[in-house]
Amino acid sequence: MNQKDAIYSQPKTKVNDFCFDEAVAQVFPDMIQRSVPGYSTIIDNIGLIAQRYAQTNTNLYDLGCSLGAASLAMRRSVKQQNCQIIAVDNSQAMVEKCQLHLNAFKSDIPVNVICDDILDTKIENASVVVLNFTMQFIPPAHRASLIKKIYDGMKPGGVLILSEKIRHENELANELVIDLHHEFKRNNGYSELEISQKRSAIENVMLIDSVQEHQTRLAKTGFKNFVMWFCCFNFTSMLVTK
Ligand SMILES: Nc1ncnc2c1ncn2[C@@H]1O[C@H](C[S@+](CC[C@H]([NH3+])C(=O)[O-])CC(=O)[O-])[C@@H](O)[C@H]1O
Ligand SMILES: O=C(O)C(=O)Cc1ccccc1
Repeated sequence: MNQKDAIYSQPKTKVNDFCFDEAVAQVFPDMIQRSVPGYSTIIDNIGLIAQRYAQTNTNLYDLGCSLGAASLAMRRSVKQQNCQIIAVDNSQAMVEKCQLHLNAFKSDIPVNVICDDILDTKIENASVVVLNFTMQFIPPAHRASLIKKIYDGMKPGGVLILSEKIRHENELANELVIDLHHEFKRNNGYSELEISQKRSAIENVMLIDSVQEHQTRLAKTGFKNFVMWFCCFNFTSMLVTK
């Protein structure tokens, strides 16, 4: 059963850096649903986009898969023959639960769940690559080489779906979207204490870029046809093709 996220509900003398440990993995579906505006819409539409771009005899990657929501959506939607989904996460707790989730449903499309750092994962023969709120946890110095490695491992005509929390370059607009996001969390039952302790926990480990920074990095790598296909407050999902 889905457990309620109460990780930051009690005052902490010291708020440690956020990490994807067993406690987070246990409450993750509730945490992400109540924290990310449009999460379910994004997951459903990752299925729809994958259905359009998947090519027969290729790999579909879900990088930073957590409990495998994007893999499940792709597995439900993709109709092309002989595709394989490769789901990667470096949190042992997430990978174990992801495997259980996937085992609970039947499908013709195999999903290979791997516990690995996506910076070390080989990307090859890919028609669809998903980074659904994962790049924001990758140290900024490694982001360009990760995007290049993905590009090099993709088939022409393939798609990269990149969902990220973003920073607005206009300071007032940035303050507004952060404020609206906090209101969204309050409306979903998080207290002021939970909101502020979580904010402290993520500030050193989740370093976010602006849309312009993402777009420039993707274009420099060679990706084409940048589309921001979803945006709500400071949460967005973009796609590019090779
Ligand atoms: N270097 C890394 N290598 C592998 N995994 C990593 C790395 N860094 C972080 N992760 C993993 O990336 C995931 C980010 S959550 C993704 C949600 C999911 N995509 C979803 O569609 O539900 C987003 C969020 O919680 O905001 C976590 O499971 C980390 O362990
Ligand atoms: O909760 C937040 O404030 C976020 O920015 C989203 C989030 C969701 C799950 C893990 C880390 C951050």
